[in-house]
Amino acid sequence: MADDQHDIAQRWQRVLDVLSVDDRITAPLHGFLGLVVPKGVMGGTFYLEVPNDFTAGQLNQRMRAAILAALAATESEHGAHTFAVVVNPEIIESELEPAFEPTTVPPASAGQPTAVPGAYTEQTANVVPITDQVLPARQNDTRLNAKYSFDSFVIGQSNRFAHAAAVAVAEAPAKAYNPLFIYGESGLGKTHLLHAIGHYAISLYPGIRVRYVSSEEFTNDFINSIANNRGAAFQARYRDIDILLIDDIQFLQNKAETQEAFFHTFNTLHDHNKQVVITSDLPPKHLTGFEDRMRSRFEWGLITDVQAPDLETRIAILRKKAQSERLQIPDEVLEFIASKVSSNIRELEGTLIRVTAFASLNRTPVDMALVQTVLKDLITLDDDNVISPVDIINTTAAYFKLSVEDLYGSSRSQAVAIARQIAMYLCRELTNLSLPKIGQLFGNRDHTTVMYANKKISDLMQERRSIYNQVTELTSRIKQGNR
Ligand SMILES: Nc1ncnc2c1ncn2[C@@H]1O[C@H](COP(=O)(O)OP(=O)(O)OP(=O)(O)O)[C@@H](O)[C@H]1O
Repeated sequence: MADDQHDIAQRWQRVLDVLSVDDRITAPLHGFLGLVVPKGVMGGTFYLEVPNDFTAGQLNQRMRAAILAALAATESEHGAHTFAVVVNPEIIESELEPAFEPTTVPPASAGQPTAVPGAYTEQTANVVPITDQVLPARQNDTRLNAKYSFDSFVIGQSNRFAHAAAVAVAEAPAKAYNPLFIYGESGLGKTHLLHAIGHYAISLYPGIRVRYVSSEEFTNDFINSIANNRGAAFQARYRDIDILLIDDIQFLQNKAETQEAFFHTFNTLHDHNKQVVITSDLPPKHLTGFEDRMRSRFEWGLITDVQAPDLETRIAILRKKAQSERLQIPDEVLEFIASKVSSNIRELEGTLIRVTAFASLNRTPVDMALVQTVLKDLITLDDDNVISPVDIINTTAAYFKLSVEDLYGSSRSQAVAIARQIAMYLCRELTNLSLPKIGQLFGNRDHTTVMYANKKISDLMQERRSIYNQVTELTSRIKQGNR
């Protein structure tokens, strides 16, 4: 099966190579091709998975002739002569990363920073040759989000040390600090740093095995492995790696058996000189519900925190975000937003999305008058006024005249699905809950479903006035109810 997947990836790559020199495929169309995950060939049909209907439409309509021609050119008479597109909104982003090249592992010294000459020599020797068997699993298993890189991370007083430690760990895994423990309140960039370590390490040491996991996923994975008698596969997944990035460790509080599994994983990795990076909302010594031996291990390496960013850093974060989304926003507007939303970067980004959505719906430039109108509706709460997901779900259900069960349930009717996605979006923006936790709340859905809902609603807010209005109206009702 693994061989098949590798073979399929290579066959699809040959099709892409032909398409890359086809004049009919313009730059935006190449963008859509980048969203395709090739799944397999059956009965002469190449099955392709894409994340949404729009991309499916682009493939089926605008690119059909070119793709068929490319298939004819690359797949001989026994291969695929046609293709079928399947929409799967839950494609995870790491699946969409460029195909991993099995032959690109360079000599240990090539392309490495001089600060860490040959740091990965023996380890890379251990992981190569990269066999076909491990390749597809590896490619999907890093679970890294392309958005969260060091390039997109703004350094300020509040996170300078954590950033420097993260870079050092990526440059010299298991040599600088092991474990690296990063703590801080919600929405201050811990997850971003974890992913950035993964990306940077992979760019420095092609072939290095990185795995990002939230503690909730680790727990679920552990429980499933027991239920399905697949303990060996679980161990392999978490121990045959070079860097383990584990997010929100506080979630393991009071889960004795999962902690035990993590304890062994940690020891194995540490003993074999593999890097572990951990994030948490509290420093090790304040983490209750953990055994002392666990807490003391967290203190073996380096402990660093991330704090709430100061005004300058908040402005810089907004500026970077605006640049990466190619938005033209005057400095005074960025400064105004940064002065109004101070504690949480996720909420800061959410506010920018709303401002640009409002401008794009009204086809007006973003200026001070506009930003004041938009922010008027966004009452900011004191730190003591914490919004609970129950408030969000109840208010959303009432607003759409649905029952709470509808939002938790599995109905796929358009109206219920959108209401559910809006509720997920608001849970993400207005609470401290992680993606897996929100997924759990909504009838045990996967965290990728929440990620998808989040992206879909932020996109729809720019395109459909009704959605923008609903999200704005709901936010103010939820916040009013909390005052
Ligand atoms: N310094 C920064 N520069 C640019 N973007 C940032 C920075 N810090 C945080 N962000 C952005 O803010 C959002 C929230 O950050 P992130 O998810 O990493 O927070 P977190 O500390 O892991 O929160 P939680 O504990 O809730 O998981 C992300 O979109 C992230 O990209």
